Amino acid sequence: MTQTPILELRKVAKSFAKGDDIVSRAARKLGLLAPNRPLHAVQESSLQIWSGEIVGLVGESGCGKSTLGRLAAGLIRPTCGAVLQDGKDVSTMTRSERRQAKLKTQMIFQNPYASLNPRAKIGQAVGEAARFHGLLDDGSGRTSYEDYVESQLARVGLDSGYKNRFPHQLSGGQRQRVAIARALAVKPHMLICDEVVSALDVSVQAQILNLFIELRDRLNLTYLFVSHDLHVIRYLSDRVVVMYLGQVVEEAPAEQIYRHPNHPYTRALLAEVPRLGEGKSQFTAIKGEMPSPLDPPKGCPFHPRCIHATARCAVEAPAIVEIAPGHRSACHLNQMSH
Ligand SMILES: Nc1ncnc2c1ncn2[C@@H]1O[C@H](COP(=O)(O)OP(=O)(O)OP(=O)(O)O)[C@@H](O)[C@H]1O
Repeated sequence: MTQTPILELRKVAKSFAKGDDIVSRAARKLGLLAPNRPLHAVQESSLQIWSGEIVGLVGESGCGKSTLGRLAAGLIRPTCGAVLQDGKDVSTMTRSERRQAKLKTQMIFQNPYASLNPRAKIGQAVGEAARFHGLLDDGSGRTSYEDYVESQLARVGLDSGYKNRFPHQLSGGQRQRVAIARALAVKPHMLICDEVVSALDVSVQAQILNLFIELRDRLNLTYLFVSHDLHVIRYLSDRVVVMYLGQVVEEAPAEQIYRHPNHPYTRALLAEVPRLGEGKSQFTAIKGEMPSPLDPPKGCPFHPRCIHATARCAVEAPAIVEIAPGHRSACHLNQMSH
């Protein structure tokens, strides 16, 4: 493990202005609409990712996983806090440094069909960005565009014939392989994968997950793997980060979190996971609803749904603290038991 994390989010927060379009603004001026309130998608969260790790990010729908992923990928800027790549604050980088930083961290999404141009052949989709950035060299001395595209496709298990096909001629799994090839074509160090197997059949999911593991080993990649599926996260991750209502509430090495979950939210989440073969592999919602990020509760974000909540939990937000080596949790109960 190197001294400096490959990626660090330092107390980042991201708020979105709801209804910031021209009609809403006019309606608000006329008093026809309530004042604009920010939606707190991510609240003061920190995360360090070390080279070669696979970090799984889990939590219920709407807890801010994708927003944290997009912040990490540099696709959106934090409202406050800092994003550091190899120890350097992205906001203080020069334009060319920032371009390099963006190339180093690539993001892959759930639906590759939406991010592939339906009129562009696969070969173009895979090689275009690499050609633009002058990266057409796979280390073998072959630098032709065709060769480069073919070697990128071969890496994800697609033969050269695919380069002349269009996205609609491919299956979901093949399209996801293309999305992986396209991301890797610009030689990133890190991939941020947002629900990348959620839309695939279970058998195809396993193939794609194994491909990710193989590529990590072969190319010494680092992953931030965002998923609501705890089976996927367990299968893949070295370390797991749990988010609730815009905040990181627990993080630990994967086996530690699955065997000894600490935070009441993590425990509830794991208790709800149906075992494989017993139906859906996704968890259902925990009792009660997650509060709105437009109006997050005071104190611990989980206290309105927590069976262990005390009066303190309703007024004071617990800090995330180390409770065992590499295991951090944000719960007042830990301080009481010490
Ligand atoms: N561009 C945006 N504008 C306004 N609100 C947004 C935007 N992006 C996300 N949000 C809101 O931020 C909150 C967190 O969303 P986010 O997509 O990060 O959560 P998530 O955990 O990834 O959920 P899901 O798995 O359902 O995508 C949600 O309430 C969402 O509606």
